[in-house]
Amino acid sequence: GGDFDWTKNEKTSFYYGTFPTGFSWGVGSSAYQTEGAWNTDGKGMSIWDVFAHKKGKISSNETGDSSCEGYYKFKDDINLMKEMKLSHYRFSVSWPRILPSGLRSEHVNEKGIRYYSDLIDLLLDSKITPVVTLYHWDLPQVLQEKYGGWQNASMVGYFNEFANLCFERFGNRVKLWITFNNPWSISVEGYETGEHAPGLRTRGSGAYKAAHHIIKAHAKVWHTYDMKWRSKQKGLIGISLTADWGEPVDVSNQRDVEAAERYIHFYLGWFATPLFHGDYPAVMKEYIGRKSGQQGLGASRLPVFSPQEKSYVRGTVDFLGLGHYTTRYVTQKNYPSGFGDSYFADRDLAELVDPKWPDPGSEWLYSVPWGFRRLLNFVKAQYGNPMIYVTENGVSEKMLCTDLCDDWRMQYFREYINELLKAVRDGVNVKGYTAWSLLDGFEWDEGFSERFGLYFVDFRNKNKPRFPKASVQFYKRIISSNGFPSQREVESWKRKAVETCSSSNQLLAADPLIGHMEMVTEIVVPTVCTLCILLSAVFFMFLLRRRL
Ligand SMILES: CCCCCCCCCCCCC/C=C/[C@@H](O)[C@@H](N)CO[C@@H]1O[C@H](CO)[C@@H](O)[C@H](O)[C@H]1O
Repeated sequence: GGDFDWTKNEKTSFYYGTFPTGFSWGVGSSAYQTEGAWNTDGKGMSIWDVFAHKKGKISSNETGDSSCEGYYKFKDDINLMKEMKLSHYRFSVSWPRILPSGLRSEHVNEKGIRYYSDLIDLLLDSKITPVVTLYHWDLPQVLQEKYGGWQNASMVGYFNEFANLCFERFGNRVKLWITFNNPWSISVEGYETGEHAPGLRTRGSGAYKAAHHIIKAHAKVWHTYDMKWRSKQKGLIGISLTADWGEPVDVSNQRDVEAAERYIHFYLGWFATPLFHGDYPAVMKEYIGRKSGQQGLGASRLPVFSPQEKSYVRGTVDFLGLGHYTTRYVTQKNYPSGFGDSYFADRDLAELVDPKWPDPGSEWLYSVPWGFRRLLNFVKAQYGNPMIYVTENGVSEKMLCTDLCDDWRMQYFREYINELLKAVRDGVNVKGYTAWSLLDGFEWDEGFSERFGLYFVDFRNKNKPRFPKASVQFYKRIISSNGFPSQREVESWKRKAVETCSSSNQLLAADPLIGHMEMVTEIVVPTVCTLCILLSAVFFMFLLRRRL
């Protein structure tokens, strides 16, 4: 690790080298985003089924009812993974698909169990390690209606029963388990802003309460596995935390430096600090406690762990799953107590972005590769260099035209994975990387308008055909080289990938399943693309005339 000093401001240099032997390369997906089959084979409703069916919640009122039809097409998808020579595949189990009412005591849906069992078997036959997320946001609706979902402490026990069933049925074959995906989003977007299911806006308290129960539920599942299954199954239990990096606007200004640290503690530390050290970050306790007092509350809005709970949650991470997409500049900003309760106001900071940062897709996602290395080193320093799997990293596109030549995604992967390589050289204990995502999918409140996939999915065609974007070829080369062997080689990758994508573009234009295609696809895709070209030409001429 002596080669690198991450505090040096070397934000642009590229490092040629490879990852340690045995480094794991994968792709990810989640049940609601890709499976479809929302009411098939005895599946119960999830909070996302219900939320997406309410008008006005999702862009263009889209739903995940059929999405990529992954439930029916998993064999095809595994073939795509085999072609990429992946070492692992991260997917999630839909809780209501196997427990329709959420409760094991009521009914176990054997058809749902069989689906995941077949998926796992085929992955193993294909030499791909399954990495299974137990909760990627699709809580059984019954549990939301009866108990208020993650607002209620009873969820800890119900989640444990569900996890225990998964260990019982799949644990002989699954060795890497992730309890929760991105609890920050579950808490903040589900219970603070209400942009995600269940769509609640219990500002300033609901998110903290949900997070508290999620942390306890994670710990309970870890203990269940440890006591009941570990000696037989020999697997590992982790959690996947997503976090941005926060960089001080002015590194010489102590208030900015502290604000940036607060940003990360309110994001990653909120969950990681209890699980590694047994309690919430001191800065969260201080800020939320002080503001609660100023608001005339008798107690902090941040729940408290009892001494027994502290020791119960501490040390319950066999590996840390880390999701990372982007970075923010952070500066100190006071929110007066009259501003009202809010997770965002509790932090006393403002987030800024550099307008020069590339921003190809989702509004919140700017490409800032150097932030990744800093975040990884932060984890190493704060939490005793735990074993890390990068469980999500990727970029979206928002385009009118269908373009499989995703130059910006290749650039994003090239630079982010290179920063990961530098972090590994810094001594950060990273065992694997998961590109997000295998397929374009249902992008939560954004519906299908943002595409994160390595494979393009034609959602207008009821057969949901998949088409490789150029980044498939590019990622394949990173995998087969286990990194970036030499400048000469890496420089040729993009060119070669682009050569293949223009033929895939033609394939897409003349969809091989054209017989089954809805007429609208045939008319709209070429028309929209032609229109794009025409409009760009008109705009270009307009600019030219103005200059002259
Ligand atoms: C007083 C000040 C008020 C400020 C209010 C600001 C409101 C901000 C709302 C927050 C929006 C944050 C959006 C970021 C989200 C990502 O961290 C999250 N999407 C990451 O989760 C994964 O994202 C993948 C791509 O979106 C997704 O496909 C995957 O399923 C997620 O696990």
